[in-house]
Amino acid sequence: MELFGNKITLDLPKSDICYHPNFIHPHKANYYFEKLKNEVPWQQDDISVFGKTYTQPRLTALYANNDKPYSYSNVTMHPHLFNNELLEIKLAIEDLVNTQFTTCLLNLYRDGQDSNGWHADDEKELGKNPTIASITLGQERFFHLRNKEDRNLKHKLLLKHGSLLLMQGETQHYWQHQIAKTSKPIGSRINLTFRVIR
Ligand SMILES: O=C(O)CCC(=O)C(=O)O
Ligand SMILES: [Fe+2]
Repeated sequence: MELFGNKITLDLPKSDICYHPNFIHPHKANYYFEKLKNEVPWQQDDISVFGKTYTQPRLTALYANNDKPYSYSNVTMHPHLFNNELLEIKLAIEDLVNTQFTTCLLNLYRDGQDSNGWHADDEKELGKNPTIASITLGQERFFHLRNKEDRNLKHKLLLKHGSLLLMQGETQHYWQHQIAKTSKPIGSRINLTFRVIR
């Protein structure tokens, strides 16, 4: 899939993060964006964090090749079976990384007021050093990283339409990430995070 690819490795301690800005051709990425935006049964769940309940500031959906549920922040999601588009993208990523993904968590950020707060993808179903493959379709947004021990150690990168971000190794032990809100008038973004759920 990566026709005009290049790869950027982030130089951050105790992490293994690389970015492929041109992973999916823009025309193909437009097609995936429209198809998924219109056909995925997007849901908006209530989550609880430190005993307080909030409505999630984005829409989500879970897809998988099995029926194992995935739980985080007191939400349990039950997967739909992978559709053709997600299977195609999954195979393209698997050409690049030596991982067979079981599951994809989809996020739809409708505008700049939708967001995803600081967290690490460290649920125990993901195993010890999870490989997380994250695709961006539509509106580009900044992806912020901060070190768990030294919060002044930060980095941000703009995730482009059709890009792939890979987080591997011990990244989730030492780093958190977020998609922050912005007051700019911006369009919608779909994020696909492929994972292995055991
Ligand atoms: O939207 C993104 O790029 C990040 C999504 C994310 O961190 C997650 O779903 O765990
Ligand atoms: Fe995450």
